[in-house]
Amino acid sequence: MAGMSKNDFEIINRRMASVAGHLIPGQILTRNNETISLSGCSSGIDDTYHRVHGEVPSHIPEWTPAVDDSGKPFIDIVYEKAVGEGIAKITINRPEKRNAFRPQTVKELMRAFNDARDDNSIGVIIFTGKGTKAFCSGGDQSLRGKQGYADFDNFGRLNVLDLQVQIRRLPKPVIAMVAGYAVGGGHVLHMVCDLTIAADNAVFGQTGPKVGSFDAGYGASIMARLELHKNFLVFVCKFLRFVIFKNLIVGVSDVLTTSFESVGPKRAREMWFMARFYNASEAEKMGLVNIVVPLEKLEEETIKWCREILRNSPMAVRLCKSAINAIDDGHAGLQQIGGDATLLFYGTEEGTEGKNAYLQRRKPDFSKFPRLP
Ligand SMILES: CC(C)(COP(=O)(O)OP(=O)(O)OC[C@H]1O[C@@H](n2cnc3c(N)ncnc32)[C@H](O)[C@@H]1OP(=O)(O)O)[C@@H](O)C(=O)NCCC(=O)NCCSC(=O)CCC(=O)c1ccccc1C(=O)O
Repeated sequence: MAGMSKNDFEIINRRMASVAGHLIPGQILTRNNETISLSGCSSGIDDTYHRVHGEVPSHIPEWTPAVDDSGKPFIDIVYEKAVGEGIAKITINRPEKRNAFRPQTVKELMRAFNDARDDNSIGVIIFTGKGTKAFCSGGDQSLRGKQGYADFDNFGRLNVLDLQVQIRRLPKPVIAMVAGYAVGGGHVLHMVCDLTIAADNAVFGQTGPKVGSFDAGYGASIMARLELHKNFLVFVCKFLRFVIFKNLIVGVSDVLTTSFESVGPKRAREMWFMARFYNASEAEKMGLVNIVVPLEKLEEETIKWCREILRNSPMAVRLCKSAINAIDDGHAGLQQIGGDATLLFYGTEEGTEGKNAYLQRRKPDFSKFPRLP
């Protein structure tokens, strides 16, 4: 561009790479079979934030078994917390059944998620399946009766729906860590999690129509709306770089090869009507998962994501979760984000003045609080 020196170009290039780096911080990613290594966004980035915070630690956490206050043992799941870190891990432990869930499994999962929600020291929850063959293969078909799934009780139930709602509304991030099959009701479970980190051996799909079942709730609606908006921002950065540098070859190919990851209604219909399976890279292209990593790196990468989230403001992260869900969740979404607003307000002097005035049987003095524009 006229009037700009080579140095100016380098500065702009560095700044744009840095902006892109903040969109996908500190990572060299495999996305859609291409390695995205935005200069300046690798973990060696030398900006103030990285100088202050340093690298995200990658050591293996020390896991300790966790219990809830019912005192009952867990049979179908393993519930653990990382010592000294805000991470809980909940694992379906029926590998011989490809981690299919029965009512007992769902009840235990709900107890563990409830405990992790109530534990102030926990900031992120990993949800996974035992072994490398399956995250979860859905409802245990051998226990399916006319009213749903029945194990020790005589009556059937469809209680996984309650678990889905619990994960969706849980005010902390839940990360699905998927190795092997995530199919049927197991596929729905990974979709309702906030993030999905997939191993390269992961397989995704709905099987319902093959076995006379379907999930017309979250299983249909959330799938149709899944997309990774983040890629759009990377696209904008690449496009700007093209506009500024007039690098036609790189610019045009960048623009053409940047995909907008989205399942959308058409793909959702395909997944449900055909009940096909998709490998990890296909799932990534569709925006079903956040990242695909080699199987042997799955837990390491997931822990890194947890630690990166845990560096950030818990309240900000909480509000981001409820804000992102709000529009799709209707009244329930508004209730969640509205509740967060009340929670924050209770911590203010203004909120406290109202309560104190009531308890002290006096008029509240709200005059000292600004009526902000
Ligand atoms: C997952 C597979 C593709 C894995 O294949 P493979 O590696 O070859 O292993 P297999 O030899 O098939 O399986 C090993 C072993 O596990 C048993 N098993 C696997 N999955 C299940 C299952 N879902 N239920 C019961 N048992 C299972 C299998 O029988 C073998 O046992 P052996 O004793 O060794 O023979 C493959 O296993 C597979 O396709 N599995 C079935 C996937 C499936 O169709 N799942 C059910 C979909 S429907 C569903 O999940 C209901 C969802 C639901 O719960 C729901 C929905 C909507 C409203 C409410 C509800 C609700 O609350 O219930």
